[in-house]
Amino acid sequence: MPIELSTDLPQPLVPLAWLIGRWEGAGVVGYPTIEEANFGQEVEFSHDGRPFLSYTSRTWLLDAEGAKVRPLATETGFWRVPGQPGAAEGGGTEVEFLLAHPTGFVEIYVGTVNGPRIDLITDLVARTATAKEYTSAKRMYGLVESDLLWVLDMAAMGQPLQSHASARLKRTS
Ligand code: HEM
Repeated sequence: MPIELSTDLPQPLVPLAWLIGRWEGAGVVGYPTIEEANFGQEVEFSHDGRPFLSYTSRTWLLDAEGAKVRPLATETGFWRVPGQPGAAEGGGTEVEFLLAHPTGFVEIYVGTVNGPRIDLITDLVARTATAKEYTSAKRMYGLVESDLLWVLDMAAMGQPLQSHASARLKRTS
């Protein structure tokens, strides 16, 4: 008998269902220590029937005409729902987001999904001996007019927590 693989959405993931799929769009990156730039981004959230989402993001520097110049930040990780959907304060759902970066960081975010909005803060950041000084971050993801908007504030290079990147993405599947 072949093993039947279920790809039904596990019940704990229902509050995150709106993320699932592929997204593509553009954003802006900046920080007091770097030059502002425009980037393109492709993001995928997927699941295989188990109660977590897999996540990947790739970005590219864009020139003034919007053409890809070279790869920028890429990150990959997993979204988990540790508790009962709707059990967090205000009827939200607790989420955990584990993330790895080729720039020498791994991080764990904790936060809440409330309808079309997710708020996250870093609970833990670790970095390799050669990575830049990055200590904490805050992220927000939101579904706005069917687009995925996200913003990232970070504390790094001796600077207080402040905006580093944001983007607006359209669903491609
Ligand atoms: C879409 C997301 C992101 C984009 C497009 C992006 C892009 C950039 C660019 C272009 C720079 C300046 C040049 C360079 O060092 O490569 C930079 C610097 C930096 N980024 Fe990001 N980044 C993103 C996300 C992140 C995340 C998630 C973190 C932390 C985990 C991070 C941490 C840093 C740090 C620490 C610097 C160094 C700043 C400095 O050297 O003064 N970035 N980023």
